[in-house]
Amino acid sequence: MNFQPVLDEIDAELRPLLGQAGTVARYIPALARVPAQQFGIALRTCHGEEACAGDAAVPFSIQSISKLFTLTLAMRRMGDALWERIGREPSGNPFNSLVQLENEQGKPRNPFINAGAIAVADRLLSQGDAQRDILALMSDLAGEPIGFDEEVAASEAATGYRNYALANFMKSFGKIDNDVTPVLDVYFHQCALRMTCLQLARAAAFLSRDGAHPLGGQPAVCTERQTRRLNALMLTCGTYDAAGDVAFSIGLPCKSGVGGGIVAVVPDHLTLAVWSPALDATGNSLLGLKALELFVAKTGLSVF
Ligand SMILES: NC(=O)CC[C@H](N)C(=O)O
Repeated sequence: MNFQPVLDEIDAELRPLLGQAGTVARYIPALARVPAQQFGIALRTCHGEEACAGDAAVPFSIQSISKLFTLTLAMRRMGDALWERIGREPSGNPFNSLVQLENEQGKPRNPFINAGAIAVADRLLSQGDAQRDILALMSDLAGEPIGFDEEVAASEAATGYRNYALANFMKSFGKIDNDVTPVLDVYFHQCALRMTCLQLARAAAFLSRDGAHPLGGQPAVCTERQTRRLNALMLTCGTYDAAGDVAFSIGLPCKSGVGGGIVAVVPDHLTLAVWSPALDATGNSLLGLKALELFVAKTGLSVF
């Protein structure tokens, strides 16, 4: 199937809606000043064909989409031992909520809420230079150098009061092994990864290839079983507390970030990345979700 006309149509349908609804994340200046009137979409099929439209080559802050890749690293390194510290249930609460952690003795509900990703960062830090390992993974998957936006990382650290609270709270339950400061330094840097839609569609392509390297390189990124689990977690927990609605209206495993990006997977077919900075009330990209809905409607591709 030639996907280029499909992406061009989606771009043409959504462009007139740019700037009409939603709000750009405002909690740090580097995100608040991103012009809202941008939309990009890119895909890579499991056979390596690519298509893109709109602002697919504009780099943005991938924010919580990074949680998908740090989880991949941790699953690959630790196998099932990872799940002693982190659950696999949707939280039904905002991504930075503290309330469940106390009832559940500092064990985060899933790896895609902030508490879960901070716990994953702690695991990665116990095993080496986590920031270097993250950059190495992202650059290897995307096939070109990927970097951190140091301004975003510094602002995340300067304003990340809730994330400090989450990390300290977990530490008080003995669920974080390292000092809180270096763990959060990893977390703030992963949030500050800067990538384009095309780079993200490539980097996540192993999810549509049963774990095989996106660019055909060796070794595989993870096993087929781990890939199924990553996709399952994306479907149930990847879009914060909108995951049920997203499964209902789009029906694809997705992981979103407050920078306005969303990665979506059609297993055994392709990976999509969409970006538009204006967010809805749940913190997901408004036009990004709309684009995915249109893509599924136009192609009939869905996991259901
Ligand atoms: N959901 C997100 O993309 C949140 C990331 C943001 N940096 C935070 O930690 O709050």
